[in-house]
Amino acid sequence: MLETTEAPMTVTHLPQTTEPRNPGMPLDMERVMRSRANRSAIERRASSLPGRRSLKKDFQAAWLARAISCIDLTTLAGDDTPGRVARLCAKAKQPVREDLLEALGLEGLTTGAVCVYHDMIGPAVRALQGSGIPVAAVSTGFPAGLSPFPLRLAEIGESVKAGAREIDIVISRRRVLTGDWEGLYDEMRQFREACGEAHVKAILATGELGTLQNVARASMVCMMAGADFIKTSTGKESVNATLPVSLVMMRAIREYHEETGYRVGYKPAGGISKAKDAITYLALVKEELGDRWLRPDLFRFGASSLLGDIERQLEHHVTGAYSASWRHAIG
Ligand SMILES: O=C[C@H](O)COP(=O)(O)O
Repeated sequence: MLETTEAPMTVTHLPQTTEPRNPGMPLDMERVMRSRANRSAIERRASSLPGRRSLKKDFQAAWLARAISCIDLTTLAGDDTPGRVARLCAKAKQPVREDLLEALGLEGLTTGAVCVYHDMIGPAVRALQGSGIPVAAVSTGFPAGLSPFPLRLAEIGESVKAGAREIDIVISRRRVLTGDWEGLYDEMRQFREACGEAHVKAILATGELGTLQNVARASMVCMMAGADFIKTSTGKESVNATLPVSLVMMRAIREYHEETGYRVGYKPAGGISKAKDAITYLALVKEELGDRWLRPDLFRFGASSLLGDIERQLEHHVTGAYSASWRHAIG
C-alpha cells in the first residue's frame, strides 16, 4: 500500500541500474501446469484496491511523475502520420509544461518510450534523436498475430533494422486456448531470437485467453522462452488491462524471479487513461513486486491518453486550478 508517509525518490534522481536480461530456460511443463489462479480470491483482492489509497498530497506529484517516466506513449492508429508522431515525440521529451516541471523540480523528466507501428519507426527515431528515449514497435502481425509465421519473424527484423529498441510482439492466442504450450514456447523463443539486442515484450491479449489460469500459464511460458516484459493487451481487444489480470501476471513474475533470479518487466496496456488508475497500478506493483519494479526498465504503462490526465492533475497541484482536458489533447 502507498502509505501517507512514503514519497518515491524523485524520478529524475533515480540511480541508473542495469538489470541482467532474462535469458529464458528450457520449457518446464510440470512447472507450467502448477500455475493456477484462484479467481474469487483474486477478484476480491482486486476490488479492494482502488479505494484503499491514502496518498499525502505532497507525494502525489512525485508518484504521478514516476508514472510519466513509465509510460510507453503510444499511437497505433491507421491514420498515423510522421507529423502526428513527431508531435507525440515532442510530448515524450517534454511531457509536462516547462513551468510546471520547474515548479515541481522535475526538469529532464521524459516518458519511458514512444510506441508506434513499424512504418512510423523512422519518424519517431528521428524526432527522438539525442533524447535517449527508445522507440518501441508493435510487431508480428499486431494486433491479431495471424500473419504467416516467417513474415512475423521478418517483421521483427525489419523493425530492429529501422531502429526500434523494443519490440512488442503478440502471441498466437490459439496456442493458449488449445493448450499448445510447446508451440507457444517455440514461437516466443524465435521471436526473442529475432529481436537480438532489442528487448521483447510479449503481449498476451489476456482479454482473449478465456481464464485467469490460462493467463498465469501463458505468462510463465513466455518468461521461460525469454520475454523481457509480459504485457496484458494490444489495446484493441474488447477487454484490455484489468487489476485481476495484473495480479495474476505480477505473481507469475514474482514466482519466476524467486525460482530463476531474473526480473521480468510488466506492462499493463489498453484503457488506462486516468491518473488515479495509474496510482492504483503503481501501488499494486509496489505491493506485489516491490520497489525495484517501479522503474521504467521493469514497468511500463501502454497508454495513448493517460499522460493528458496526469498533466492536468500536476497543473492542479501547482496552480490549484484544473485546465480543460482539450488543452492536453496529445498523450
Ligand atoms: O499498448 C498500448 C495501447 O494500444 C494503448 O491503449 P489505449 O489507447 O487504450 O491507451
